[in-house]
Amino acid sequence: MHSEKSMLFVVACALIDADRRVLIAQRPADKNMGGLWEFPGGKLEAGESPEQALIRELREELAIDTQEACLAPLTFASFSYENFHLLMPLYVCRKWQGTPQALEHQALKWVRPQKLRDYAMPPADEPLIAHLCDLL
Ligand SMILES: Nc1nc2c([nH]c(=O)n2[C@H]2C[C@H](O)[C@@H](COP(=O)(O)OP(=O)(O)OP(=O)(O)O)O2)c(=O)[nH]1
Repeated sequence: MHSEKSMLFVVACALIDADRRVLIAQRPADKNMGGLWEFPGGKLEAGESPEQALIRELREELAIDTQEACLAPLTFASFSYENFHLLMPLYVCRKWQGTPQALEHQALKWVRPQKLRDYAMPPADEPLIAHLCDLL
């Protein structure tokens, strides 16, 4: 059946540390899906490429700097929420400058990929976990 749902394009990133752990960030309580753990990232601003948007979001949300060459595409999420359809490429990044800080999230956590299922994540993210387990 034809749907009038709008498409929302969001870029996200799995930061991976030297111990092969992945950084997840807890969404603010007052937002849509508040309290759930997500991969850092967000919506594109006008004129941005996905990679530029991700570099900006990582700076705004985590106070870290990275470069386009350090962002590798891994997979993507395609998921129909009630009010929009989310299309979200997931990049991995292993090299950045600075130490991640929770500037916009409630909390940050470094988690082994096999433990990601212990954290409540948005439903769109669930299929991404297996890709990270395979990679790491
Ligand atoms: N960053 C991120 N967003 C995700 C993930 N999974 C998932 O369903 N989303 C959804 C939640 C939001 O609806 C949207 C991301 O939008 P956003 O973070 O830029 O915006 P937001 O909802 O926090 O609100 P706002 O900035 O419009 O105030 O994508 C994920 O792993 N990371």
